[in-house]
Amino acid sequence: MAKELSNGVSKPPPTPSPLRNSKFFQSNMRILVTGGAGFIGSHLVDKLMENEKNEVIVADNFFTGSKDNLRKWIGHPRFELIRHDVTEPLLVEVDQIYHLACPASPIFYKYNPVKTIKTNVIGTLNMLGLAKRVGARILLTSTSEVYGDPLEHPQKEEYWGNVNPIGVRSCYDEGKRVAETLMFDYHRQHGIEIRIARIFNTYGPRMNIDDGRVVSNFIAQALRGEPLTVQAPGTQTRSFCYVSDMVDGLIRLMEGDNTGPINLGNPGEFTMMELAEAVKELIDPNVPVKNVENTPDDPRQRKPDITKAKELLGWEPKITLRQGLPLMEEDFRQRLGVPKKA
Ligand SMILES: NC(=O)c1ccc[n+]([C@@H]2O[C@H](COP(=O)([O-])OP(=O)(O)OC[C@H]3O[C@@H](n4cnc5c(N)ncnc54)[C@H](O)[C@@H]3O)[C@@H](O)[C@H]2O)c1
Ligand SMILES: O=C(O)[C@H]1O[C@H](OP(=O)(O)OP(=O)(O)OC[C@H]2O[C@@H](n3ccc(=O)[nH]c3=O)[C@H](O)[C@@H]2O)[C@H](O)[C@@H](O)[C@@H]1O
Repeated sequence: MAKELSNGVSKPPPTPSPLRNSKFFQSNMRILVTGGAGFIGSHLVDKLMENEKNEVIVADNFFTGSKDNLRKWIGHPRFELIRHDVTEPLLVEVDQIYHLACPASPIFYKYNPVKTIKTNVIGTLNMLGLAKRVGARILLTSTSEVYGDPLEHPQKEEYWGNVNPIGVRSCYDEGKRVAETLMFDYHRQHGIEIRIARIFNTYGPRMNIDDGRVVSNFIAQALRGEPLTVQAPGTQTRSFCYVSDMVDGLIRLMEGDNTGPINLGNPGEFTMMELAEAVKELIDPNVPVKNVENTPDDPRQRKPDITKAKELLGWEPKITLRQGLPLMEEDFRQRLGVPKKA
């Protein structure tokens, strides 16, 4: 309706932007992804952006992530990228928060352990404060590392873990345990809608070439013709989940009715020697394996019990390690400039 000004002249209503009727402005869900420039975060953003009703805001300090991972969305009307460190407060009006910001590879999270703790504790507090202020639902990407060097196998969500509180990994695993505690305290005390995913080792295209995690290390080493560095004893196990399965699980958890914590991972379990053999077989059977020293507190075994994810989210991974490794090989070949021999 026209508004009457003090001089008696009627002012016409503001002309709506010509973009107002564009499909881009019919968004009904504004979503913040912290750590969205990283490996899992950027795949999650790709999936969220497929839905034309979503507007996505990424907040990232680019410690381990990069703008390159999001280059196809930069400039898109439903996408915004903010250089922001989650240890500082952030105010944005959003409906959902996927809180991923945290270095995930042991070499990066141990590089500045105090900063890792601050990211997990102060960063999560800040995001919970934001969720409380704007009434958003918040999902935390916790980790299987909350089980430490587990004495129960496979790991169920009810297991409280076996974690060294003063070790070199504690900034990460204890940091995530406090982050989980904060999530539940905000939920109980302030009624915040929370979701907690306990992610088990996830791999796929777009991992940093020099990320330091085992799958990316072995693939890059095999393509460069360098020995695969198996850390002692080599019999330790991990269960590897392909990134598209992980993203599917995270979205189901966010959209569903369960707070969690819920394990998300692929129960297929491999020793590091078996993984090295699988990579050799795929890329170069002649590449040698080199046994190297391990780092302190490395968990000896890890395998998710995903009964809850199956029952509550109707989720289970679809891509086996043998199917996922070649997809990652292809991406690493492109980025390293090593074409496949005919
Ligand atoms: N990939 C896995 O196997 C795995 C397993 C368990 C849990 N997780 C969790 O999933 C999340 C994503 O892991 P990823 O593998 O994609 O790692 P990643 O290192 O590729 O991504 C982390 C992102 O967070 C950003 N970041 C770090 N500190 C920040 C800060 N203080 N403020 C703002 N941004 C910050 C980084 O720049 C990066 O973009 C992490 O929370 C990690 O703990 C991952
Ligand atoms: O899934 C999880 O919860 C956690 O898993 C990983 O931690 P980690 O299992 O230690 O991952 P890697 O660094 O990839 O190591 C896996 C195993 O491979 C071994 N390794 C690693 C690198 C290498 O070159 N060679 C090698 O044998 C390590 O000793 C370890 O036993 C991730 O880095 C964490 O972010 C994540 O939270």
